[in-house]
Amino acid sequence: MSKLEVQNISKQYGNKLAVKDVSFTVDEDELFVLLGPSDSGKTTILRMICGFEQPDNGTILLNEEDITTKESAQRNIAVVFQDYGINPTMSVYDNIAQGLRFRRFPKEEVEMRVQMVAEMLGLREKLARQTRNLSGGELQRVAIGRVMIKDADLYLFDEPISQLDPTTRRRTRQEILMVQRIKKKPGIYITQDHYEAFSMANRIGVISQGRIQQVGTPDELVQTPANLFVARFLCDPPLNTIEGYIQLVGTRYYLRTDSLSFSFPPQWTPLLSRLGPQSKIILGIRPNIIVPEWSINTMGPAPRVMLRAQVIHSGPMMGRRTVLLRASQHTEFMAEFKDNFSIKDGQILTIAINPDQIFFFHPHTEELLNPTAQSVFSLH
Ligand SMILES: Nc1ncnc2c1ncn2[C@@H]1O[C@H](COP(=O)(O)OP(=O)(O)OP(=O)(O)O)[C@@H](O)[C@H]1O
Repeated sequence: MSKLEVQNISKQYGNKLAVKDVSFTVDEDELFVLLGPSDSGKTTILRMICGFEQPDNGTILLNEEDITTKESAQRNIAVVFQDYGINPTMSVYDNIAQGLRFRRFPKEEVEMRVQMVAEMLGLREKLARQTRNLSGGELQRVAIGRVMIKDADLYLFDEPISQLDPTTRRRTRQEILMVQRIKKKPGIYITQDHYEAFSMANRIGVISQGRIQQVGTPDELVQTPANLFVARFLCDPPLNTIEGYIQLVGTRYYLRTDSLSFSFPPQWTPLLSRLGPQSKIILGIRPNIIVPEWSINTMGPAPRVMLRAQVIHSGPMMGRRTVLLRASQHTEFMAEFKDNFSIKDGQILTIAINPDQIFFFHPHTEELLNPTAQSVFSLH
């Protein structure tokens, strides 16, 4: 069974710690997405896996073999890089065939495989063309063809579709998933775009400043982000973050902000007493958990806090509506309503928020504090 195991790898360039103590595994048949902003260390990790860079520390195992110091040519890994790595002086056919010729495959087999890959990628008519005459989308498919033709132990894709238009992106994503299904080998896909990550990944590793922040399925990351960075990075429209204070009244803990106030259920008591009364806490409120007055009945028996807010601005967004609301002099919320009710700037609305769905983060470490992901408030 094919498996990639990356164990505690780090890489420093001068003063810059590009990758810090990164570990993850990718199973056979799994597409693992490394998701993070620019400069977070994604490409450096991939370059260490392919052998173009040596990690300062740590180990890389492929199929249980330690490949950390192995020459890149000795690693059976197929890669699509950001700049495609296509030779512009060669034809589409020769570019796709190159990897097999390099490994001295018989001519007939090369011919058969190139034809098969070209058929799958819709490149049959283009095989004789010089690659310098191709569009961005076609070049991309040639790059995928070059990877697809190989029988590698691992497939790597470094932001392969960032330059393409939305339609070609969708198509190319499907082609990459097809490679993955056919090859049944571990794959790593790098992107900065969380929509892309969610549409492709079995699991995602979110990375920032060279460190893996969290590894999980798309659902796990959205439902239980490990920290404020992950919650923010995956939220669009942006996550509302507001500061609150914990207050102890008798034996009961309360949350107070300048617009919200509610009591914590007993499950929170041990954690809140460790933080201490009067401590700060950061609330993360996703725009889509804010419920407008005309939909509050859809919340059923769920717990809720209600407040009044003024519409500052609203605008349609792909069948939904984003609304900027002012709940107090210092607190504005971005809300996202499903229903396309007419809303006027300046209008006063009642809104409801289910506190079960609010994220609470530590004021210094910014780690998620919620004791369990769901339903602590509803037990209250
Ligand atoms: N060979 C190098 N020499 C010096 N610094 C480097 C080198 N390679 C990468 N870096 C630095 O390491 C950091 C991480 O770079 P890396 O390319 O891995 O990030 P990335 O997440 O892939 O970014 P992007 O999404 O923009 O491609 C950056 O600050 C980069 O400047």
